[in-house]
Parts: sequence; structure tokens; C-alpha cells
Amino acid sequence: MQLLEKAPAKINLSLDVLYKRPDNYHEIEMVMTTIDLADRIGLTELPSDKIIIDSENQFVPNDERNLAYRAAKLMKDTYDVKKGINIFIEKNIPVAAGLAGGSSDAAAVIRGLNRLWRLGMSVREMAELGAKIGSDVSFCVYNTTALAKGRGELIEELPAPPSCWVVLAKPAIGVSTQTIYQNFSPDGVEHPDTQGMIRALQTEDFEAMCGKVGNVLESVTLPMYPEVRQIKRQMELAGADAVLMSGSGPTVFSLAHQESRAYRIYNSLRGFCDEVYVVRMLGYHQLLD
Ligand SMILES: C[C@@](CO)(OP(=O)(O)O)[C@H](O)COP(=O)(O)OP(=O)(O)OC[C@H]1O[C@@H](n2ccc(N)nc2=O)[C@H](O)[C@@H]1O
Ligand SMILES: Nc1ncnc2c1ncn2[C@@H]1O[C@H](COP(=O)(O)OP(=O)(O)O)[C@@H](O)[C@H]1O
Repeated sequence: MQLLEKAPAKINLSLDVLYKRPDNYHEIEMVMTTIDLADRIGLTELPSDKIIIDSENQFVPNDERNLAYRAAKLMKDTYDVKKGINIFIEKNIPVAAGLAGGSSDAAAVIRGLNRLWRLGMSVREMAELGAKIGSDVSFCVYNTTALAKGRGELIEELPAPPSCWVVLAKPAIGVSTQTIYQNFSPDGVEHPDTQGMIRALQTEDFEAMCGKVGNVLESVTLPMYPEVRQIKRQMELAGADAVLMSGSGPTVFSLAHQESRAYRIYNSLRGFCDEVYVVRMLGYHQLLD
């Protein structure tokens, strides 16, 4: 029998870097939420004690470099489970895009194995374990809307954003998160108003939320990849209510209250970008049940 888990992508509504830490990570503050663009993970027990990654996507490694593999290994080692597992990954989230596809796959494996092996882990326990794999995995375990602090692993849940459309455009480049953080300089950077963004969510104020989007990593990625700036400009011209790069990029998203506006933005990107999606905001706990 195969156990299925959804692994949705995230976007960063705001992303601030506070300072570089002695461990070379950056202390950050981000407001994150999930969107209705998801990988699908299928977990099937194997008779022999091994982990198999079963994915047809050419950009996804099928060995221990895969974050889903690492999640399964960590669960097996932590709970001393001797069973093997086949992990089927239907990849719908663009890879190395700033949408946390790999982290979300890892989080889905943790949630799925917790169910399959009846381990009784709480969401907090799963998030803490996930942090050992990557900074974004804890958030992805929650699959909700949250303020993420520390290096990204300290999660405080927030109300879901007002319902709206999200148009995503990913140029045909992959961006290394590590390179973007390494090249970040705080000098002259405009910091987003994180508390203002939180208030906008608490008051369910769509316009205020749009006014508070901001991502300091744009100061690195935009000069490095001019096509990202070009997509931003195109979305703004098409009348988006808000436009921002997600994470370290290169995906750019725009928010639109009206469906017709979302499709106007989508159509305006023809010829600019091959990978464009129109999705809904999620941001609440529907995936944990
Ligand atoms: C920028 C963000 C925003 O959500 O997402 P993506 O663009 O990757 O989706 C995250 O902070 C990415 O999280 P994640 O991709 O899990 O990062 P990790 O695997 O833990 O770290 C990758 C590398 O990024 C750098 N890094 C990461 C997180 C952090 N707070 N400070 C850092 O300096 C480190 O150089 C690290 O070696
Ligand atoms: N399950 C996975 N899905 C996608 N990428 C993965 C996965 N496991 C490992 N990776 C590797 O992680 C890197 C970052 O991928 P991803 O998580 O999609 O992007 P981002 O960190 O920008 O959100 C890629 O270079 C990819 O080779």
C-alpha cells in the first residue's frame, strides 16, 4: 500500500537578514506561506532495509543528496526502524527556484513516515528533526503561514493571508541559495517592515499585506540575474497588486485579488518566461490532517 503526502511550495512574503552569525548562517526574519503548487510524495515499505528515490525529474538527485532521502534516513536512525522505504516523488515544483521544493519533499517524508510507522511525533518534534536537514524544512513541516526566525527553523504560526491569486514566473536559471547569502551585504539595504506584515495578516488586510512585501536578497539576485528584474517589471506593468522575488530566487511572484488580473499578468509573461503558474494562496493547516 502506498501512503501519499502533499508537499506544497512556499513563498516568502517578507525576508529580512539581520546579521551574519559566527556559524556562517545568517540570522533572518521571514514571513512565509504555502501555495497550491505541490509535489506529491508516495511512500511504500520495502522488504529489504534500504531507501530508494523514485523520480523521473532529471534535476532531482536519486541518492543521498536528495533531501527526501536524508529525511527518511534521519527518521530511520532516530527511531531505529529497520524497514526499507521507496519514496516516489512527482515533481511539480520547479527545482532550485526559491520555492523550497526539496525542503517540502523532506518535510512530507517526515510527516508520512510518522504516520506509516505510527511514531506519534508532534508537529513541533517533526519540525525540530527537520531542521537537521535544512533551514526551511521546519516551516515546511508546519505547512501553514508563519514567522520564521533564527536561521529559519524557529517557527511562530501566523494567520493565513487574505485569499488571493499568486502568479509565479521562474526564468530558466537555477540559483544557489548559498551563493546568494554569501554575496549579501547589509550596506544600503532597505529592510522590510516585518511587524507591519504581521499586522496586515492579523487584520486580514490585503492592501496592507501588498504594501509590506519585501526581500533583502533581491539586492544580490537582481544585479546577478537581470532577467529576474525584467520579470518583476513586466508583472508590475501588467497591474499586479504586489510583486516580489521568493527566497533567494529566481522565481518572482505577484499577488492579485482578482482572477482576471492574475490571468492578465500570466498572459503578459508569454515570450518572457517559459515556466509560469497561476495558483491560489493556501497558508492554513489543511495538509496536516
Ligand atoms: C533563502 C530561503 C528563504 O526561505 O529559501 P530558498 O531560496 O532556498 O528557497 C532560505 O533561507 C534557505 O533555506 P534552505 O535552502 O533550507 O537553506 P540551508 O540548506 O539550510 O542552507 C543553504 C545555505 O544557505 C546559507 N544560509 C541559509 C540559511 C540562513 N539563515 N543563512 C544562510 O547563510 C548557508 O550558506 C547554507 O549553507
Ligand atoms: N527532493 C528534491 N527536490 C528538489 N531538489 C532537490 C531535492 N533534493 C535535493 N535537491 C537539490 O537541492 C537543490 C535546491 O533545490 P530546491 O529545494 O528545489 O530549491 P530552493 O532551495 O531554491 O528552494 C537543488 O540543486 C537540487 O539538486
